[in-house]
Amino acid sequence: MTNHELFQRARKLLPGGVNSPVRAFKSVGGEPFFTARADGAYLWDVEGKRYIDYVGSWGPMIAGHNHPKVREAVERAVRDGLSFGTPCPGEVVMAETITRLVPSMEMVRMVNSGTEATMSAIRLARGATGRSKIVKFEGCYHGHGDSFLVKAGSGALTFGVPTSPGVPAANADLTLPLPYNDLHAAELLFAEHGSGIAGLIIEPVAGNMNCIPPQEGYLQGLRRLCTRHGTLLIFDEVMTGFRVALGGAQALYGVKPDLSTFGKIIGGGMPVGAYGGRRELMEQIAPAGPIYQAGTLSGNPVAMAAGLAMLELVQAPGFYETLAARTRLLTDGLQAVADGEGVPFSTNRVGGMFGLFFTHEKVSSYAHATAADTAMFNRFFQGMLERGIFLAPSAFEAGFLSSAHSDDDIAETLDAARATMRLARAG
Ligand SMILES: Cc1ncc(COP(=O)(O)O)c(C=O)c1O
Ligand SMILES: N[C@H](C=O)CCC(=O)O
Repeated sequence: MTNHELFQRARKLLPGGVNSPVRAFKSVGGEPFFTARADGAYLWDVEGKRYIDYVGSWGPMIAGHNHPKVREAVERAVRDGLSFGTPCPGEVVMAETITRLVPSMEMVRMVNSGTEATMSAIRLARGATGRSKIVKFEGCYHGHGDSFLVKAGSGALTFGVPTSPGVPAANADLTLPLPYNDLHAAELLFAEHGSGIAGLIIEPVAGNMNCIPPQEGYLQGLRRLCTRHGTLLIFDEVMTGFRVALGGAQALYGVKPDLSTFGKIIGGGMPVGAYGGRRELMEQIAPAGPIYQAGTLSGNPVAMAAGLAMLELVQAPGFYETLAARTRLLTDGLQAVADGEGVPFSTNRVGGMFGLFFTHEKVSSYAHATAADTAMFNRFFQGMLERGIFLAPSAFEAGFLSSAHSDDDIAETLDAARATMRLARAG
């Protein structure tokens, strides 16, 4: 069966042929490939073509695909059963691990996806404060909950529907969007609405309008603002958690949120999310308190085993230093290739995540990111794909490295970029 044949079959039964929009290659053109297997830094499609993968299942695969330690942990767990519907030991170890590695997480609730984590976190923020409004940032994505599909990033931005039909106006009106990296705008908004804002949710490093780090002092400024107005600061670390540093972006930038959300890496490739934070807030979650949130498969034993094995791997000495150095090798190398070809290009990187932009500007805002040349990105994407390099199929998604990416993989990627960059510019 070829990629094309599978996509034809998929399109008959799955909307757009996929189960998550960003996979569909709709904005970059062409058809997605279907992965038959993955190992280390590589994917192989059903036709046997190998790709160096910079998507990493959209973040979780920080130690590379199919890592033997994760696979063995899953195999061991599966022998004892797939789901119990009772508490299991892995949930306790997971809570102990997360709270040890991320000190702001005094208590944790496990869920099944990043979307569930963020939806639950804002319910808690609303329940705990008795307020209704939430603040989010233009181009940030927090999953597909109604409150978040307002000026959202990721596929919503890629496909031109940042505010989705189907979100009731009454709901969208409670979401106040702000420009990312603009503290003054936040101060003005809080001056007007501060007493009604339950929570401010932010990707501490934006990764869903491509990768945009916070400017110096920005997250600290938001922390001060939230404290002053009695608003809960929520760091959505679904992408950045255990990605940009062992303790997440909050450790990297030294800012303590009231609540945080996690996903991706903590599931080791299984469907997992988590939210947590200050004890007196988390104790308001059912059954300890009145704010209801539940999940049939939450804390699933196989998912906990995968996540715990992954969290063990990232605690190896030097893990994040090596990952960051490799990411730098890649982005500096790509910049040199682009400069050599006279292509307008800039990059961002934090730890093991990076962004590529076809613009001369250093990208620090949504406006910069959306002003970059997406047609040039699309041509670059296609040229790289042809040469066996898989970048995220959108100009508005961050890229990810894993500890399995070798210097040789990066050299091969730069060779492909040398052959592609000029074609991308030529159009
Ligand atoms: C920052 C962020 N928050 C939340 C989500 C939602 O997670 P999920 O796709 O697991 O629902 C994502 C990714 O999709 C994300 O990148
Ligand atoms: N940008 C999204 C999450 O990080 C991509 C994953 C998805 O929505 O399928």
